Amino acid sequence: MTHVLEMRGVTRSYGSGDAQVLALDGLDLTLDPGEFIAVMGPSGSGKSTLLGLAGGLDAPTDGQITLAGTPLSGKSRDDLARLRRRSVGFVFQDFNLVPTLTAIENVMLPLELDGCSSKDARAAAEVALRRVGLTELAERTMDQMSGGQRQRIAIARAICGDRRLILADEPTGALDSNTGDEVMALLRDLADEGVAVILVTHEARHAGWADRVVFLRDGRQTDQAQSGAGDAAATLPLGPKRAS
Ligand SMILES: Nc1ncnc2c1ncn2[C@@H]1O[C@H](COP(=O)(O)OP(=O)(O)OP(=O)(O)O)[C@@H](O)[C@H]1O
Repeated sequence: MTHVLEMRGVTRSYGSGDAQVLALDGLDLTLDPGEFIAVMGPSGSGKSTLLGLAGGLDAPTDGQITLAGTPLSGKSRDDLARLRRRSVGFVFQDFNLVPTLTAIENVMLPLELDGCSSKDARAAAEVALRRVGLTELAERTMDQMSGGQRQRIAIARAICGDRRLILADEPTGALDSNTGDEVMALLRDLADEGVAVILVTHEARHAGWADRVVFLRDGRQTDQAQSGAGDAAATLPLGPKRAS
């Protein structure tokens, strides 16, 4: 089986000499279809760096990254952008939706940017909206939606066009806890349907929805815990490793 994502010995440093920061230091990570992992660690431990590299937004200083079977090294900026639009969906704390567009227009946007016809993009967006349970809100603009609905729209955009990898950076940060749980349950459902998910979170409760939890500190993986949907908070060795 082709891994959705494979990272081998991935290092990302910033600056040089005494000012050098090792944001990631020799990380190995593989992710298969349908796998949901949570990444936890203190502020500055490399979580966002990991997501940026996994999605081809940033390039490693050393090591190899293979996304959907394609090695990222040596790819031009345009090729990377194309691969990213076809394979990866990002979900952010602040949703990153275009406020003046309707829900379905937001979901269609990445496909249209990729040269897809409006008709095909709309058909794919309708499928994605159905998967997140928001078909009936397709024609609403963002100011007519709750935070939870907006995040579901952002998730629909992330999977639209059959993209197989969701990279979610604190997607519940702007939501109340019930709405946050609903978003986690949706990510879990999508993983159970075969989408691979990497979730960066500070909350053990949310990491509990993942299959496994990767703990980072100073750019290195310090630990890994098996999890299980909804029950991991009880089993994770969080203690002192719990994020700040
Ligand atoms: N563009 C950059 N230039 C210089 N240093 C950077 C840059 N981006 C990140 N870093 C450094 O790399 C390290 C890892 O940063 P990163 O943002 O990945 O951590 P994080 O775990 O996501 O933190 P947080 O939980 O606060 O978002 C930090 O020391 C940070 O200061």
